[in-house]
Amino acid sequence: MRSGKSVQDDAAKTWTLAGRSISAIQQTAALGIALVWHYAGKTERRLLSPDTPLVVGRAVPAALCIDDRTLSREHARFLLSRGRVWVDDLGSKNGTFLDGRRVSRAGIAIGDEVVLGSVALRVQAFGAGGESLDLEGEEKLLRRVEDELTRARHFRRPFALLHVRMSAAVTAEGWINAVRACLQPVHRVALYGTCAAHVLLPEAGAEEASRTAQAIAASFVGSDARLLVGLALYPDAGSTADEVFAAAREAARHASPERPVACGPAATSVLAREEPEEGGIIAGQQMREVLETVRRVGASRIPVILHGETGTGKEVVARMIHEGGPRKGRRVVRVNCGAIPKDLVESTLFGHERGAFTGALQQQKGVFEEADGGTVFLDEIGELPPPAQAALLRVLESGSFSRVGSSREIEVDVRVVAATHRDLEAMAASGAFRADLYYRLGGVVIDIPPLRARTDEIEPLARHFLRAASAANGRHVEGITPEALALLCAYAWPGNVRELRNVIERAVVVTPGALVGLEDLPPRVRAAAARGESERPADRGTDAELGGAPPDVAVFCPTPSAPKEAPPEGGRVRGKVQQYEAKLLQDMLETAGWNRTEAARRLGIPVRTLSYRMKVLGVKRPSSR
Ligand SMILES: Nc1ncnc2c1ncn2[C@@H]1O[C@H](COP(=O)(O)OP(=O)(O)OP(=O)(O)O)[C@@H](O)[C@H]1O
Repeated sequence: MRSGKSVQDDAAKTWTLAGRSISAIQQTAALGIALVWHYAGKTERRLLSPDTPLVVGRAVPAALCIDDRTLSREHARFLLSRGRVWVDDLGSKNGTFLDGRRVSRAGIAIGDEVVLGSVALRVQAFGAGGESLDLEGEEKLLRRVEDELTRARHFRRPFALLHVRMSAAVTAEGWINAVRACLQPVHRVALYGTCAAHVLLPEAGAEEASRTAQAIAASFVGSDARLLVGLALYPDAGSTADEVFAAAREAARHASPERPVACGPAATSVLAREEPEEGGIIAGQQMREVLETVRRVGASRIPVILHGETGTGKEVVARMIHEGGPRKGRRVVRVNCGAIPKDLVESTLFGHERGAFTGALQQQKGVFEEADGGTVFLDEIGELPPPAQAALLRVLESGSFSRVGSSREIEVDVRVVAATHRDLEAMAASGAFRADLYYRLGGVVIDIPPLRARTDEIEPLARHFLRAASAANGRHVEGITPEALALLCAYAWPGNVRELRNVIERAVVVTPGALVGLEDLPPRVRAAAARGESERPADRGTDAELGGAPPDVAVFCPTPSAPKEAPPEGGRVRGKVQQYEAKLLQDMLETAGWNRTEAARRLGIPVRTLSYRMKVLGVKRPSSR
């Protein structure tokens, strides 16, 4: 619990996010921010004073001298300012490195390490009593979550991720200390901006994670601000780090002072009922074609398979199909076929009677019964175990099923939409998935391209996420600088739209200004773009700051609306993007000796999509022209 002091005591020290012109880290938790380094067998530290530069070098006049030959006399300057630690290389001989990249100026997060010559200095946070708060850099926590996922998958063990945030855009000193006090050394914490944090609980199951989350929520209670906690549990929360982070953040959004702990999605969840859902953005040519198909299939009952990489928007499209048809207003029940323990798949889908198996303490309806009159969204269908595949086929053929432990036939009227990132067709051909089920489910197969193949959508999607995150966090972030936007467009987005959303939401929380700049993007995005892992799209001009007039964007709302006509500028930009895409396909095909299967593999898209785009864009093998 927060000790002694009242919120009034702290009134002079509270600060608002909207007007944060002062040192955010310093205000956050009476934190001491220090440089910590290990040299000649000793670990030392030096506190950074806000807005007071500290020059590190080998000898005076550097204020902090480390007698190492790889350091220049005055090697680098550190400054704690506007809620960040900044490092400037002072023209050193051996360089200043962040994440293995030589930098002349960079912002450093708490927990991050900077290397001067061959001396590593870590930025660390210390509590009022001088104790290390053991905070990690966000990237390091991300890597830990990835490691946890691998371990959890391999050994079938649980883990949890918490997203902790302040309920109001006001914070007071002490909350990070309060959170740390609820945790054990094995738990890892990264500050996410200055009014939110992520907490990784390795090996924690539902009960332990919920206990810890409740303790955190109760650890800091002010009159108008308190801690809210979103809890994401593996495997329900998803199978990639991006999904787990998004689930925890989404859960935190649903927490409130009255209900300060909220859980992320369960393996099954109701996506839509009467209330309208947040619309999806359809802005690019390729997604307009997807939207056309969605409109065509929406009115019918034909089963649909959505195929695309993780985070491309399959669930968003599933909802569009549901909302675009006569079942609109009824339930969409989603089930993540990959997140249900094998022995429970059938009871999850079809329900069970009391006593049907150990632990079946009461009768329970399954997903198909819950969705009667609406849509069942079978996510990760490729992970469905063979016995459940057989049972699902029976339902699709007969329209009826029976609960586990009962022989009574139940009839339901549901539409089935399935999604997968796997090549189901190939799985069916090799026998890894029932071919008869594949053909039953795939009345129509819709390919959702990865974000890197629809770069024309990056800007409008980023704009959309920026607006939503600004509103949700009580921030007034108005746009993105052209440099940061160029970087977003150059990045390859392995986690697709979900990753873009995570990156923008993070940037909105951490930026001290009104525009998201380069420094507000995670190091991995900056580093990948700097390494040139993806080419930039055509020149986007200088008026590309988000917050201006939207380009060619259609917002799919529950009430279908026709896409807006492209304004002339939108057309020009689209033309450039198509040129860029055509060149990308041509280059990749050249590299692959015009072997389409190989080129598609390298691009990360199905061969069918590659062939289609080649046709649309007029990409042909030179000799056949
Ligand atoms: N067109 C879009 N407009 C707005 N938001 C989108 C769009 N596409 C995806 N998103 C957002 O990106 C995130 C991932 O989308 P979604 O869950 O639909 O992807 P998915 O392909 O189903 O992922 P997975 O395969 O991992 O389940 C969600 O937060 C979603 O709201």
